[in-house]
Amino acid sequence: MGSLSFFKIPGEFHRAPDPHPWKDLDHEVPVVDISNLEETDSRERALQALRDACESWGFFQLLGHGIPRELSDEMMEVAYKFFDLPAQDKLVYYSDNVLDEVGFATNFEVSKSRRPSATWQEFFFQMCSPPCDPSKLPENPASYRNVSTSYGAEITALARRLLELFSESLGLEGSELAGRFEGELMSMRLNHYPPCPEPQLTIGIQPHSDINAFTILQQVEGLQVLHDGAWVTLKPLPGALVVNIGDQLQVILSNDKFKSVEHRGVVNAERARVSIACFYSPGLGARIGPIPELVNEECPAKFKESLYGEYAKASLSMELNRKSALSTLKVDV
Ligand SMILES: O=C(O)CCC(=O)C(=O)O
Ligand SMILES: [Fe+2]
Repeated sequence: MGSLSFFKIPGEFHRAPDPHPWKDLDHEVPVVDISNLEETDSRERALQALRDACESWGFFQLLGHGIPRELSDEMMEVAYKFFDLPAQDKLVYYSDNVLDEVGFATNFEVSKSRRPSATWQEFFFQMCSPPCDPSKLPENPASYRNVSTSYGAEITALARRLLELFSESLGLEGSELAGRFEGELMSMRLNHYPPCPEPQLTIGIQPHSDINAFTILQQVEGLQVLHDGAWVTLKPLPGALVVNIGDQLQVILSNDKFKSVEHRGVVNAERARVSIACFYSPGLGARIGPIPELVNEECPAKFKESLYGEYAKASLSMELNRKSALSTLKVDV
């Protein structure tokens, strides 16, 4: 802990009390391996594992995803190097609108009263699909532009494969979803959580569900998932990516079968933590609502139709708080 333990963090960083206990040991987040989908048996097994994971946890660790390990490692490395730059070099990219092509921010939600307390975090974001203008990306570290552009393209290709598998795992045609993702968007957010002298008093990112369709995350330990009423710390497997269901897959694809689950990021006193979250969603003009094939008398539509852009703007203007945005689309019963 070193000299950090002498410092106290300012009161605005103190997080609100949380009713859920931590459970580090009892639960394992599911693992899904998609390395061998050509063989019928292993495809069936993978699809079943995928469906079970999406219905019960809303989170899984993905193996056999095909993203080269060196590229993932390089992406992490350029992210750490960027966050190591002096504040004035990062603030050149400052933006308070996460729908911008590129931006850097730290606690801007506090100033907009979107959060009850400040979070122990700064972040950089960029569009990967459609790709942002590379000249808007950091020049330092020198390989940032190339590495982040390649990583974004690989992750977008993986997202399209996953979309097919999600569709099949629900008994639909693999291509069923692609048509609903007109104008697809992939944005990448690098989260940086510096070491904190009083980690238990604050939070890196507040409990929330992701508003997009699904998220592909590379991270070191610190992510917690709400499962059976407790916060479960996800222990990353070597080479695995974490995938989580967002609000759009809960609503659009599955009429509430898949779960967009709350998660949060905790901080620690020893070392800086970085996570790389890639958010896949339909275009802002896409119509969202339960897929007709999954609506019937036994399972009536549980959500109203909307446009993704309307949903995104409404959610971003409310406090980042648990699943408050999704409840606005719930059909009253
Ligand atoms: O830092 C993490 O592991 C999670 C980040 C996250 O949930 C997000 O950016 O939406
Ligand atoms: Fe998230």
